[in-house]
Amino acid sequence: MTERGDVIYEARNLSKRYGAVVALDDANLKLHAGEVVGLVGDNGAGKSTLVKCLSGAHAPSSGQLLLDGVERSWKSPHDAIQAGVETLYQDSGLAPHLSVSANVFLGREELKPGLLGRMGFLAQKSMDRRAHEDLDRVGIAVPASGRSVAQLSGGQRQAVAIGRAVAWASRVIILDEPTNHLGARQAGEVLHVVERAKAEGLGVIFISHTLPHVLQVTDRVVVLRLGRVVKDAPTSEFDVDTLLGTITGLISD
Ligand SMILES: Nc1ncnc2c1ncn2[C@@H]1O[C@H](COP(=O)(O)OP(=O)(O)OP(=O)(O)O)[C@@H](O)[C@H]1O
Repeated sequence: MTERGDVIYEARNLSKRYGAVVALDDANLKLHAGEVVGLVGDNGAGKSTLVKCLSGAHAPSSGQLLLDGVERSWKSPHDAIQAGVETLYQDSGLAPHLSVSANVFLGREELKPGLLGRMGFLAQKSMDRRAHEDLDRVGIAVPASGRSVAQLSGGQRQAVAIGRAVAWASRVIILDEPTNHLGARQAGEVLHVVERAKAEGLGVIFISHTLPHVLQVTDRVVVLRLGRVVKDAPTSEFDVDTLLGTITGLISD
């Protein structure tokens, strides 16, 4: 059983090359239970590359990933998800024509035991109820889980996507630009969900270009520049200006 403050997920000397491009260069990152780590950097700094390695979408060229101290090598994102590492990408991956609850369970639909054993059918009522409970648990009030996602506002849609990811994550949740394109109130709701995830003891990696959001919700900030981790420090050591200076290199490491 992991205690709050234990290292849950760790990247050791992680590098990723795409042909001649070194997108990630010997990066180290530690994530503790109940901690939110901000991952920031300019365009092309290597954030997405690191996220893809952490989420199982790409295999690192070298280095190690350790979940609960055990070295892991993901064969696919599904592999990482099975181990409790959920990732929410910028395009949230919701199916707009499906209902909220169908989206919460997308790819992991509950099957009712059918007469023919394996030939189950979707347990709709129980899915609706559980979707509602899961979203409620992470602080998201969606009017009706039977409503289709296309009928929700952009902010509500993002809230459902993040709620789904938080509800399913058991160890780690990686949020790539979760407040992008959201208004102030909706962004506030998303940040609130991040706080709920943290309170539940998950480790959260929060990637964003919106520095005030990073400063508001994270405990620690990791700054990437040209594929390298140039700073890893408590959030309390930064304000918007010093963080921006560190990202751009105007403030030396
Ligand atoms: N599939 C790929 N093939 C070749 N080069 C790539 C590939 N993916 C990323 N890169 C390169 O790796 C470097 C890091 O890119 P990455 O997308 O990780 O940066 P980022 O910090 O996420 O940027 P942004 O904030 O713009 O999304 C860049 O130079 C990019 O051009």
